Amino acid sequence: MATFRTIPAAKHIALVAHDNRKDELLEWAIANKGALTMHRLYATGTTGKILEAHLGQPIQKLLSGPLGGDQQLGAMIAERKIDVMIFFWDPLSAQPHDPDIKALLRLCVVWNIPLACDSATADFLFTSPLMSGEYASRQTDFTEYLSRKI
Ligand SMILES: O=C(CO)COP(=O)(O)O
Repeated sequence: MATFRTIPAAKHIALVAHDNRKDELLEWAIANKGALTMHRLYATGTTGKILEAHLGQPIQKLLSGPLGGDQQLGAMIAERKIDVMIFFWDPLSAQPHDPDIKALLRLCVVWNIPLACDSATADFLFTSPLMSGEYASRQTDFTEYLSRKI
């Protein structure tokens, strides 16, 4: 049975991009600069530095992805500290920290976090009326799962 978690209008948004897609994320973020100012932003190290310089909005920067930034974001998702994930991962190049990337994407699904991996999906997310208002997110309830384990 699902439970619901009310996510307030100002959301905690994580922004991450691999090197080959940083320009794409930057372009998207600049186009959505006004909307982003309504939210609290988090990012992996290098992505955060680039975005902060162009958006003029404070961004809480975690470690760089290959040094543990993806895992830090994964932990924040599990602690219900991230509401939305914008992750422009690179589908055409191998990454040294591939297990961390998979783990982060997996946790987004486990915790039912809206996840945009391209600008088209990010546009849909940001033009959704749910984005600018209160949103009752269906939250995964692990009670039954845990009771089956013991
Ligand atoms: O590697 C990343 C995500 O997997 C992104 O890390 P940076 O933002 O530090 O480049």
